[in-house]
Amino acid sequence: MATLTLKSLAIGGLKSIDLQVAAGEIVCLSGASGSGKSRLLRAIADLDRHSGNVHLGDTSQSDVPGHSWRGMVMLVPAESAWWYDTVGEHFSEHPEETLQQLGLDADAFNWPVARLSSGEKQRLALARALARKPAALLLDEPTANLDKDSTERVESWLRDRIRQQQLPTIWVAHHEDQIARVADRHFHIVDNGIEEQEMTA
Ligand SMILES: Nc1ncnc2c1ncn2[C@@H]1O[C@H](COP(=O)(O)OP(=O)(O)OP(=O)(O)O)[C@@H](O)[C@H]1O
Repeated sequence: MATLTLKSLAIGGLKSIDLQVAAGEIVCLSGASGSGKSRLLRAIADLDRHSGNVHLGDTSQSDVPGHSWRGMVMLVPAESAWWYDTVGEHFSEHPEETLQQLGLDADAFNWPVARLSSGEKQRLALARALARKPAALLLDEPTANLDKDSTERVESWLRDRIRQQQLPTIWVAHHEDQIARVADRHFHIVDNGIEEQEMTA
Protein backbone atom coordinates (compact mmCIF):
# COMPACT_ATOMS: atom_id res chain seq x y z
CA MET A 1 0.00 0.00 0.00
CA ALA A 2 1.95 2.97 -1.25
CA THR A 3 1.47 6.47 -2.58
CA LEU A 4 2.48 7.24 -6.17
CA THR A 5 4.28 10.59 -6.28
CA LEU A 6 5.27 12.60 -9.35
CA LYS A 7 7.98 15.16 -8.65
CA SER A 8 8.68 17.91 -11.20
CA LEU A 9 7.94 15.45 -13.99
CA ALA A 10 8.42 16.93 -17.46
CA ILE A 11 7.98 15.35 -20.89
CA GLY A 12 7.22 16.97 -24.25
CA GLY A 13 5.06 20.04 -23.69
CA LEU A 14 4.27 19.15 -20.07
CA LYS A 15 6.46 20.99 -17.57
CA SER A 16 7.05 20.20 -13.94
CA ILE A 17 4.08 18.03 -12.97
CA ASP A 18 3.70 17.42 -9.22
CA LEU A 19 1.04 14.98 -8.09
CA GLN A 20 0.43 12.53 -5.25
CA VAL A 21 -1.99 9.65 -5.73
CA ALA A 22 -2.88 7.83 -2.52
CA ALA A 23 -3.20 4.05 -2.16
CA GLY A 24 -6.60 3.02 -3.56
CA GLU A 25 -7.27 6.46 -5.03
CA ILE A 26 -8.42 7.02 -8.63
CA VAL A 27 -7.19 10.24 -10.22
CA CYS A 28 -8.72 10.89 -13.64
CA LEU A 29 -6.70 12.82 -16.18
CA SER A 30 -8.34 14.53 -19.14
CA GLY A 31 -7.11 16.92 -21.79
CA ALA A 32 -7.41 17.77 -25.46
CA SER A 33 -6.27 15.25 -28.02
CA GLY A 34 -2.49 15.56 -28.35
CA SER A 35 -2.10 17.41 -25.03
CA GLY A 36 0.25 14.73 -23.69
CA LYS A 37 -1.85 12.35 -21.55
CA SER A 38 -0.39 9.15 -23.01
CA ARG A 39 3.15 10.54 -22.95
CA LEU A 40 2.76 11.42 -19.29
CA LEU A 41 1.68 7.85 -18.49
CA ARG A 42 4.63 6.50 -20.50
CA ALA A 43 7.00 8.72 -18.51
CA ILE A 44 5.52 7.50 -15.22
CA ALA A 45 6.00 3.92 -16.48
CA ASP A 46 9.62 4.82 -17.40
CA LEU A 47 9.05 3.97 -21.06
CA ASP A 48 10.12 7.37 -22.46
CA ARG A 49 12.93 9.73 -21.54
CA HIS A 50 11.77 12.47 -19.15
CA SER A 51 13.02 14.72 -16.39
CA GLY A 52 11.89 14.80 -12.78
CA ASN A 53 11.18 11.69 -10.77
CA VAL A 54 8.46 9.28 -9.73
CA HIS A 55 8.23 7.45 -6.41
CA LEU A 56 6.13 4.54 -5.33
CA GLY A 57 6.22 4.77 -1.57
CA ASP A 58 9.93 4.92 -0.70
CA THR A 59 11.04 3.44 -4.02
CA SER A 60 12.33 5.83 -6.63
CA GLN A 61 11.87 5.08 -10.33
CA SER A 62 15.52 6.02 -10.90
CA ASP A 63 16.74 3.27 -8.54
CA VAL A 64 14.91 0.38 -10.20
CA PRO A 65 15.48 -1.23 -13.65
CA GLY A 66 12.70 -0.25 -16.07
CA HIS A 67 11.19 -3.73 -16.40
CA SER A 68 10.99 -4.16 -12.60
CA TRP A 69 9.45 -0.70 -12.23
CA ARG A 70 6.81 -1.53 -14.84
CA GLY A 71 5.99 -4.75 -12.97
CA MET A 72 5.00 -2.52 -10.03
CA VAL A 73 3.69 0.59 -11.81
CA MET A 74 1.70 -1.08 -14.55
CA LEU A 75 0.63 0.73 -17.68
CA VAL A 76 -2.36 -0.56 -19.61
CA PRO A 77 -2.02 1.35 -22.90
CA ALA A 78 -4.91 2.17 -25.19
CA GLU A 79 -3.69 -0.53 -27.58
CA SER A 80 -2.23 -3.54 -25.86
CA ALA A 81 0.61 -5.71 -27.18
CA TRP A 82 0.23 -9.50 -27.41
CA TRP A 83 3.32 -11.70 -27.71
CA TYR A 84 1.91 -15.22 -28.05
CA ASP A 85 -0.59 -16.82 -30.40
CA THR A 86 -3.30 -17.62 -27.86
CA VAL A 87 -4.87 -15.61 -25.04
CA GLY A 88 -4.13 -18.27 -22.41
CA GLU A 89 -0.38 -18.12 -23.00
CA HIS A 90 -0.42 -14.60 -21.54
CA PHE A 91 -1.77 -15.78 -18.17
CA SER A 92 -0.12 -17.93 -15.51
CA GLU A 93 -3.50 -19.34 -14.47
CA HIS A 94 -7.01 -19.45 -15.94
CA PRO A 95 -8.77 -16.20 -14.89
CA GLU A 96 -12.19 -17.89 -15.05
CA GLU A 97 -13.99 -15.64 -12.58
CA THR A 98 -12.45 -12.49 -14.07
CA LEU A 99 -13.57 -13.43 -17.58
CA GLN A 100 -17.11 -13.84 -16.31
CA GLN A 101 -16.99 -10.56 -14.36
CA LEU A 102 -15.77 -8.73 -17.47
CA GLY A 103 -18.52 -10.22 -19.62
CA LEU A 104 -16.11 -12.35 -21.65
CA ASP A 105 -16.77 -15.83 -23.01
CA ALA A 106 -15.36 -18.48 -20.63
CA ASP A 107 -13.67 -20.06 -23.64
CA ALA A 108 -11.78 -16.83 -24.50
CA PHE A 109 -8.76 -18.26 -22.66
CA ASN A 110 -8.31 -20.72 -25.54
CA TRP A 111 -8.88 -18.29 -28.38
CA PRO A 112 -6.17 -17.15 -30.79
CA VAL A 113 -5.29 -13.49 -30.17
CA ALA A 114 -5.89 -12.82 -33.87
CA ARG A 115 -9.65 -13.39 -33.50
CA LEU A 116 -10.19 -10.90 -30.65
CA SER A 117 -12.32 -7.82 -31.22
CA SER A 118 -10.89 -4.51 -29.99
CA GLY A 119 -13.25 -4.54 -26.99
CA GLU A 120 -12.31 -8.13 -26.09
CA LYS A 121 -8.63 -7.20 -26.36
CA GLN A 122 -9.12 -4.22 -24.09
CA ARG A 123 -10.87 -6.25 -21.38
CA LEU A 124 -8.33 -9.09 -21.62
CA ALA A 125 -5.48 -6.57 -21.34
CA LEU A 126 -7.00 -5.31 -18.08
CA ALA A 127 -7.45 -8.87 -16.79
CA ARG A 128 -3.83 -9.66 -17.71
CA ALA A 129 -2.52 -6.51 -15.98
CA LEU A 130 -4.40 -7.15 -12.72
CA ALA A 131 -3.40 -10.84 -12.74
CA ARG A 132 0.22 -9.69 -12.50
CA LYS A 133 -0.50 -8.08 -9.14
CA PRO A 134 0.79 -4.56 -9.72
CA ALA A 135 1.26 -2.01 -6.94
CA ALA A 136 -0.02 0.95 -9.00
CA LEU A 137 -2.06 1.31 -12.20
CA LEU A 138 -1.86 3.64 -15.20
CA LEU A 139 -4.93 3.25 -17.40
CA ASP A 140 -5.03 4.88 -20.82
CA GLU A 141 -8.69 5.14 -21.86
CA PRO A 142 -9.46 1.61 -20.63
CA THR A 143 -13.02 1.59 -21.96
CA ALA A 144 -12.46 3.37 -25.29
CA ASN A 145 -13.59 0.37 -27.37
CA LEU A 146 -16.54 -0.70 -25.24
CA ASP A 147 -20.30 -0.22 -25.42
CA LYS A 148 -22.22 1.35 -22.53
CA ASP A 149 -22.99 -1.90 -20.65
CA SER A 150 -19.44 -3.24 -20.95
CA THR A 151 -18.06 0.17 -19.96
CA GLU A 152 -20.02 0.22 -16.72
CA ARG A 153 -19.16 -3.40 -16.00
CA VAL A 154 -15.44 -2.70 -16.49
CA GLU A 155 -15.60 0.51 -14.44
CA SER A 156 -17.14 -1.31 -11.53
CA TRP A 157 -14.69 -4.25 -11.80
CA LEU A 158 -11.72 -1.87 -11.89
CA ARG A 159 -13.02 0.25 -9.01
CA ASP A 160 -13.44 -2.86 -6.83
CA ARG A 161 -9.93 -4.11 -7.56
CA ILE A 162 -8.32 -0.70 -7.12
CA ARG A 163 -9.98 -0.34 -3.69
CA GLN A 164 -9.35 -3.94 -2.57
CA GLN A 165 -5.71 -3.96 -3.66
CA GLN A 166 -5.21 -0.31 -2.62
CA LEU A 167 -3.66 0.62 -5.98
CA PRO A 168 -2.88 4.29 -6.61
CA THR A 169 -4.38 4.78 -10.09
CA ILE A 170 -4.16 7.38 -12.84
CA TRP A 171 -6.99 6.87 -15.32
CA VAL A 172 -7.03 8.82 -18.60
CA ALA A 173 -10.64 9.53 -19.53
CA HIS A 174 -12.41 11.81 -22.01
CA HIS A 175 -16.01 11.62 -20.87
CA GLU A 176 -17.30 13.75 -18.01
CA ASP A 177 -19.90 11.12 -17.05
CA GLN A 178 -17.25 8.44 -16.68
CA ILE A 179 -15.05 10.79 -14.66
CA ALA A 180 -17.98 11.54 -12.35
CA ARG A 181 -18.57 7.78 -11.85
CA VAL A 182 -15.00 6.67 -11.16
CA ALA A 183 -12.77 9.56 -10.07
CA ASP A 184 -11.84 10.58 -6.55
CA ARG A 185 -10.07 13.60 -8.05
CA HIS A 186 -9.91 14.97 -11.58
CA PHE A 187 -7.10 16.91 -13.27
CA HIS A 188 -7.24 18.49 -16.73
CA ILE A 189 -4.22 19.35 -18.86
CA VAL A 190 -4.11 23.12 -19.26
CA ASP A 191 -1.25 24.87 -21.07
CA ASN A 192 1.86 23.04 -19.88
CA GLY A 193 0.53 21.60 -16.66
CA ILE A 194 -2.38 19.93 -14.88
CA GLU A 195 -5.16 21.76 -13.09
CA GLU A 196 -7.49 20.19 -10.54
CA GLN A 197 -11.17 20.31 -11.52
CA GLU A 198 -14.16 20.51 -9.28
CA MET A 199 -15.93 17.16 -9.05
CA THR A 200 -19.58 17.14 -10.02
CA ALA A 201 -21.80 15.20 -7.62
N1 LIG B 1 8.00 9.80 -28.83
C1 LIG B 1 7.55 11.01 -29.11
N2 LIG B 1 8.38 12.03 -29.42
C2 LIG B 1 7.93 13.26 -29.71
N3 LIG B 1 6.62 13.59 -29.72
C3 LIG B 1 5.74 12.64 -29.41
C4 LIG B 1 6.14 11.30 -29.08
N4 LIG B 1 5.03 10.57 -28.83
C5 LIG B 1 3.98 11.41 -28.97
N5 LIG B 1 4.40 12.65 -29.34
C6 LIG B 1 3.59 13.84 -29.55
O1 LIG B 1 3.26 14.36 -28.27
C7 LIG B 1 1.95 14.90 -28.27
C8 LIG B 1 1.12 14.26 -27.18
O2 LIG B 1 0.84 12.91 -27.53
P1 LIG B 1 -0.04 11.97 -26.61
O3 LIG B 1 -0.14 10.65 -27.30
O4 LIG B 1 0.50 11.97 -25.24
O5 LIG B 1 -1.44 12.75 -26.65
P2 LIG B 1 -2.80 12.42 -25.89
O6 LIG B 1 -3.11 13.58 -25.01
O7 LIG B 1 -2.72 11.08 -25.25
O8 LIG B 1 -3.81 12.42 -27.10
P3 LIG B 1 -5.12 11.53 -27.48
O9 LIG B 1 -6.22 11.98 -26.56
O10 LIG B 1 -5.37 11.91 -28.90
O11 LIG B 1 -4.75 10.08 -27.31
C9 LIG B 1 1.39 14.68 -29.67
O12 LIG B 1 1.57 15.88 -30.40
C10 LIG B 1 2.26 13.57 -30.23
O13 LIG B 1 2.40 13.66 -31.63
